[in-house]
Amino acid sequence: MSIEIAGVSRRFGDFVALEDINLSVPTGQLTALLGPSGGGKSTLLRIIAGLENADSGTVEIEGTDATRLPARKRNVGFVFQHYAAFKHMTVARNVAFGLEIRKQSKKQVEERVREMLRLVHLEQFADRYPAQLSGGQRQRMALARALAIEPSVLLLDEPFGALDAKVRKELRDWLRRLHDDVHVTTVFVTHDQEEALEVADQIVVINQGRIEQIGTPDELYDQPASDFVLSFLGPVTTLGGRLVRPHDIEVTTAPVPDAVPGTVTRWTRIGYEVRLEVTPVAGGEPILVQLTRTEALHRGLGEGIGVWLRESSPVNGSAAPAAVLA
Ligand SMILES: Nc1ncnc2c1ncn2[C@@H]1O[C@H](COP(=O)(O)OP(=O)(O)OP(=O)(O)O)[C@@H](O)[C@H]1O
Repeated sequence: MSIEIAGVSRRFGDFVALEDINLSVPTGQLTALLGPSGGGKSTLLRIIAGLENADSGTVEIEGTDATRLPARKRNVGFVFQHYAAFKHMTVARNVAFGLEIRKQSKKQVEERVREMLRLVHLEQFADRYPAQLSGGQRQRMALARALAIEPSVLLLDEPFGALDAKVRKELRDWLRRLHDDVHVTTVFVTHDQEEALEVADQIVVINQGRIEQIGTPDELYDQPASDFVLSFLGPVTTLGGRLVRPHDIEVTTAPVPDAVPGTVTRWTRIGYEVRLEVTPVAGGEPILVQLTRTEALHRGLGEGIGVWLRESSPVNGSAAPAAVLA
């Protein structure tokens, strides 16, 4: 394990930001700290980096007790949401900064900078100034600078948080590919479940200063440990008193055993997807259902149509068995 966190707690006055956190971060993997705002993700990352102290507990990095080591002695690379570049220095000099203060030869520094800029696809921008880069390019420069010192761990705090959705998505794919190339143990903070599910090897769900669940994206999605994890990983709705995912609901237009009868009261199409609101015959909150447009048309669904809903069995996934299709 690259990072071992044991019994870490942190208070700010009376407020408990982290309580008894125990976590192992595997070497060479990409681990996401995922959770709602204020849950304690950044505080935990800052404690790993040495930018914040824990009130109790220990942090081990690469087998060394780092609990009392200052940040500069931990050999970690750090990238924040709003990266503070040196505005008066070129991109190349920004990347070189951490190497120069480590007293490497000029030639070594130049070679390493070139290698890093190649890695983040910014070779042609070496002589520009940060203000002449786009937001996404600036974050890539920040990553190059963090990686230049060959850190044992790379810590990223919402590194793409300030960028627009399209650039975020591009950088997310790019980060995954970069990680597959360099395999540096990486911990990144995000409140975006899609980002975590898409990029991470391991996800740690943090809420109100505690770990709710640790697992692979598949484990979390398929076996959420709590209603909180289930609802944090995507939309949910209540069917027959249980929380379920709207796309795990089977819709039929003829009665089936154990199904909840209702009427389609709203139909919204978003691209290939159709979202239905079904008001139960027995009353209560509308139930949300997601299905593909093809499925919805095939079943003749539309506003005002009577339907029966039940949770699709995990074996069948969201596909209803042919026998119950109307
Ligand atoms: N220096 C501080 N002094 C007082 N309270 C703090 C301090 N730093 C963090 N907190 C509080 O601790 C809690 C956890 O903050 P933290 O930044 O770790 O959350 P987060 O999960 O990273 O949230 P976000 O996604 O909004 O950044 C918050 O309620 C925050 O207000």
